[in-house]
Amino acid sequence: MAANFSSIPLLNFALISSESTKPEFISQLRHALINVGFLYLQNHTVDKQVVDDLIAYIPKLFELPQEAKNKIFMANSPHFLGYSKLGAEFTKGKTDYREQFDFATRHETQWRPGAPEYLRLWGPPQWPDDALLPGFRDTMEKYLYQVQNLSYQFISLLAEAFGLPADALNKFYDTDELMQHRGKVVKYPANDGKITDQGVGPHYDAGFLTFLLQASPHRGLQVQNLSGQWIDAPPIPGTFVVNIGKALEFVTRGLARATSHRVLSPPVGSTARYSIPFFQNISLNARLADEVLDFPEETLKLKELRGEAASTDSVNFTEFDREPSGKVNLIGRVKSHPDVAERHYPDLFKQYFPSGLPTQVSAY
Ligand SMILES: O=C(O)CCC(=O)C(=O)O
Ligand SMILES: [Fe+2]
Repeated sequence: MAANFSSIPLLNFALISSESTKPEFISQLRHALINVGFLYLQNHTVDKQVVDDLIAYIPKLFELPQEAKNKIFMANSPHFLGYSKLGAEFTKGKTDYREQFDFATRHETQWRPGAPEYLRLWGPPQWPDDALLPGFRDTMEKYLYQVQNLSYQFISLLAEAFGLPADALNKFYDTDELMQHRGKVVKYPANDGKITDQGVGPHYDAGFLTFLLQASPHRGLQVQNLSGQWIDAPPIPGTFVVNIGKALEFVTRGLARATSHRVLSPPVGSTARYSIPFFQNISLNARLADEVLDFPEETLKLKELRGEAASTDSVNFTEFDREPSGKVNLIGRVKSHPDVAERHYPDLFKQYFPSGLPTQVSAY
């Protein structure tokens, strides 16, 4: 295996601000995209104050009275946004032991009767009552828009790293008001010694890029390398963990690696682990199979040098070869949140769960 990895590369975003150091960043980025699929990003552009403010809100968000959480249950929302109680989600047939709130940037649903159902995937988030958590929504939105901007800047660097024009990937995004990006706040309680230690099971992310903020000092995130071993990705203060999703892997014909990852619950007796992943979406209508990117020969050679990854423990998002991105994402959400699907997407629910609401399902 020519290019296996045993740790996650750390990239210094400050290198891009000078023409003399930018090529070094691009070259490290190329290595991370092709050989690892994960990287740490330090000296990024998101305000430290906004990050610190957001982190300070997290315990208070989870300490909200249960009735305030129930008011914004994800099952209320055709957009799969809102609160999911502990154990509501499944990956690879096992319950994920985490509690979470899915939020997103502002968006008005584009779906109208007769239009493809997957356009309903995006729409207004559900926020907790501002009187109960003053300023939280404002801070979370500030955070989401700052990470969104960073993620767009990153996309053009990524194009450069592949030897493409900086705007080569812009065609996968609509104008801002037609896009929506999702960020969720996640709590992984400690293993109680009786239940699973699966915080979240092995999976790929769906889109182009994920920007993960590890919001407490706990270990637990692991990444599967080319030979199938699980490598720790411990929190590094001041960084994001950036990883490639299945859509970018597909559209780059496997040059950029979507890397399987999972989270183990904190050990018995520990406090809870917190994280905030930001999922950068691409246009719901983009049909990736129709898009051909013209990579230079020298970039393609790097993929050959890498070789193929061993088969991984993740199987999700295999439909990019035929379906528009929105449909692929909707199928993923239906499998992970059958209770939401049963209420808002009855036909798809019947297709994926012909015998009704499962107690255990195979998701992702
Ligand atoms: O919480 C984490 O560290 C990772 C979460 C994750 O991979 C996901 O939700 O897709
Ligand atoms: Fe993930």
